[in-house]
Amino acid sequence: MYKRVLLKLSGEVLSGEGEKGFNIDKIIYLIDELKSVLEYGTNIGIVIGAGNLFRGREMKELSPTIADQIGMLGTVINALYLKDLFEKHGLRTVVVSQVTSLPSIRPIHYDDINLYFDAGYLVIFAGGTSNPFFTTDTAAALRAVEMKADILIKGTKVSGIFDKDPKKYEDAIKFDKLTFDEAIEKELKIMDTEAFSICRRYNMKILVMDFFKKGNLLRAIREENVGTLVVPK
Ligand SMILES: Nc1ncnc2c1ncn2[C@@H]1O[C@H](COP(=O)(O)OP(=O)(O)O)[C@@H](O)[C@H]1O
Ligand SMILES: O=c1ccn([C@@H]2O[C@H](COP(=O)(O)OP(=O)(O)O)[C@@H](O)[C@H]2O)c(=O)[nH]1
Repeated sequence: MYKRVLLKLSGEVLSGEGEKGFNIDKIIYLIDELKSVLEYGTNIGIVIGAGNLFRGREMKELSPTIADQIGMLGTVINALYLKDLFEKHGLRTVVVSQVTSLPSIRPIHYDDINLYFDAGYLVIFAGGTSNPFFTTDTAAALRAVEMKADILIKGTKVSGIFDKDPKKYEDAIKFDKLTFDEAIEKELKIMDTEAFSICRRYNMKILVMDFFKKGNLLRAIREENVGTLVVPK
């Protein structure tokens, strides 16, 4: 069973696939999934996306740097929204970020992150990498390495990594396991090359799995066969 996990969640986990904003039923679902693993004492850090609010690349009327800053602020909005609802449902949560100074957000300090985990807090990393031109997948890779996670789990709307986008091609074939070299060479667009390459450099395993299937998070953390695992060799 994994003891320390970085969970990357697409913004659409908060809204529902193809939807915008927040869907409270989806958030209650997320809370239940998290509770089922927290009772085993697993430390969980979350990197949240912002696809339910803003994606830089979708705001074509704006300059890319401004659009991406708005996207990063979207992750901060999501983090604060989650923190409040998590706490109302009994999950102690701290939001850390370097991109903005607000009374409910703390700066990222490695020593403090260990203290938060030791005290049983969930840690939400908001603000992506703090830089435009990146995505929250790359932020997840960085934070997973920084927090010395056992694994980076990407919870998304597809059941794993396929040889091509399964939302576009019905005959796409799922991989059970891949190496980082294969994932990068095959240009499988489930995650950015930057994210794969950081994980390859620091031997950070990645699991991509369907977050909308009930019980999958616990199965993943128990190291059961779910989704697609990306490993060094
Ligand atoms: N080779 C692939 N295997 C699995 N999913 C893929 C692949 N290529 C592209 N995708 C797409 O990646 C998306 C998942 O990435 P995610 O970051 O959660 O969503 P988004 O980038 O839409 O916010 C899925 O919608 C899926 O259609
Ligand atoms: O390090 C980062 C992370 C995110 N973003 C911006 O924030 C948006 C939301 O992140 P992402 O697309 O990764 O969210 P997801 O698709 O996972 O919900 C991106 O489109 C970018 O515009 C950015 O500029 N730098």
